[in-house]
Amino acid sequence: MVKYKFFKILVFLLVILSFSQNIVLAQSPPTILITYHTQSGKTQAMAEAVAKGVEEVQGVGYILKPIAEVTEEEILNASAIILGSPVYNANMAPQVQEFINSWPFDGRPLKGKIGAVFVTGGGFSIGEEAVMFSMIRSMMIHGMIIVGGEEVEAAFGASAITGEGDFAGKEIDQLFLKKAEGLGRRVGEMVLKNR
Ligand SMILES: Cc1cc2nc3c(=O)[nH]c(=O)nc-3n(C[C@H](O)[C@H](O)[C@H](O)COP(=O)(O)O)c2cc1C
Repeated sequence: MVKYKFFKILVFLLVILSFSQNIVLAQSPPTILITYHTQSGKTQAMAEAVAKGVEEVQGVGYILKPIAEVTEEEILNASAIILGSPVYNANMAPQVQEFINSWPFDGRPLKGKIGAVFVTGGGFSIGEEAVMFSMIRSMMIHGMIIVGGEEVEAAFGASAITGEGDFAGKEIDQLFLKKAEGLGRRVGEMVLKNR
């Protein structure tokens, strides 16, 4: 009799436990890691616009932070990584390269995650596209699925010019922020499709 009661309590506890786990699972949306390096704030402004785009997609969460603060757990738990860099002498910032080099590779745990990029460069066609492809290439080494922006003007990701002509000495132009928002929105949508 005592054994039977104990068994009933055990079953009851197991049911409660599985219910609460399901609730936790159902409540945790896929997370997009939006991360960047910045020296003078331009790439951060683009990252914030990317986050704005992600916010428009229901059922997706995000983490927005500089690469220096990202943990390995955040990389592994993310469904997508949207990575931003300024252009330095037609290359990504060395801090971004170091960050990518720190990603876990054994067993290719990043395989199948979505990857996307954004950059800011001082001038037109003096490195921004080369840097986007450099980051995309590294993501592909990890087996990530690359997603570009919404419009053809952001086909490889979102880029902003910050130092040439009318764009010099100002906040980032809306034209570029819109591309970043579109990138965030598209990655959000793709994360839900890729579930
Ligand atoms: C050392 C250095 C090298 C740079 N080289 C380039 C370059 O090759 N091409 C370019 O378009 N911009 C270049 N820039 C400009 C930056 O990419 C641009 O100002 C960028 O928006 C800075 O981003 P941040 O404000 O996020 O630091 C360079 C800037 C620095 C400091």
